[in-house]
Amino acid sequence: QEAPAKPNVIILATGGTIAGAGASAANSATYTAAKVGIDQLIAGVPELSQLANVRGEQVMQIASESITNDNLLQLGRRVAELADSKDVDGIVITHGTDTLEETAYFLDLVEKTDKPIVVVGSMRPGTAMSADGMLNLYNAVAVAGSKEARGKGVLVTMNDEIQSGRDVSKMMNIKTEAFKSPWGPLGMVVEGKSYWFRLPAKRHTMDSEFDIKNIKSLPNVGIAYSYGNVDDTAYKALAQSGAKAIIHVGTGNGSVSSRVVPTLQALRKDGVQIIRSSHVNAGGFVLRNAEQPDDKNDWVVAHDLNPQKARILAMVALTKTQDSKELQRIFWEY
Ligand SMILES: NC(=O)C[C@H](N)C(=O)O
Repeated sequence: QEAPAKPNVIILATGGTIAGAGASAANSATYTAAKVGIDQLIAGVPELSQLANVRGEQVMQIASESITNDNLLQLGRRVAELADSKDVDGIVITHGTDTLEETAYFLDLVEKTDKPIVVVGSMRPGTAMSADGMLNLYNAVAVAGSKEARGKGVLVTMNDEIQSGRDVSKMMNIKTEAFKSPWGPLGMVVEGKSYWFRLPAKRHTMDSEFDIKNIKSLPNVGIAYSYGNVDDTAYKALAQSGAKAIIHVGTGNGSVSSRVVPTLQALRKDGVQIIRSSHVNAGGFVLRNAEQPDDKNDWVVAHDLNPQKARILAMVALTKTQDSKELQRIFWEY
């Protein structure tokens, strides 16, 4: 009897700590990210070949705090090309963890495919004791090569969990248990086998109205953070630098200080979209017309999206509409 054909999985490497190297095995937090090439990473996990026919491609080599909108578009276009190929069954993207949640959500919104796309990183460089990258990568390839992962949106495999790229966020920066979703993981990977427990409820990939093939550039969207004694300096500076939308990182329910309200009302009148999100760490939940009269001010709420994810959705949405009501519909649906 012939063994079943192995899936073809492409690993697109972008850098990050999973490709990092430190001076000694004791350096789990002090190291340089984005040092090791994809061929060396693959060679370091020979067990990958038991899961899939694996091929690597170095798309960029950066620490993810330095990723730009152009990098996102470049990666998104390459993912779309590969997803269209009949020789590709699944795609893994190795990525720094700092902005991994942004890239995963971006791809979830703009890739028109039901093939598995799995974004993965690590909290420790490969040179450290108890490095987590090898197992995270093994799990990512296992999920990307599995039929059950199809149609579930862009996924993230960190710390044995399968998370929705839409929901997941880096909540802790020193533990390997760094990535959490306010709504829980979708499943687990154990010894190369995935176990699923729930499905994403929001629109993504095949069901999304956005397509990377129609996006030529991304607009300037800025983020301004609120705190006690805040004033409007950051908001005005962002508008002056040409921001088409400002993500307001409010306290609690995306609240806005009385010292900032008049500026945000004036900026909206000048055409800048104002999107209220929350800086509550473990999951903000901003409701319309609660704390602030959004209908009257013509503002938008980000609902459960954290500020950095709200920036991604706003950029993608603004490539299609400038209408605040449409923008709000999009923020409810994605
Ligand atoms: N753990 C990591 O990957 C952090 C690194 N600064 C990065 O995002 O590239």
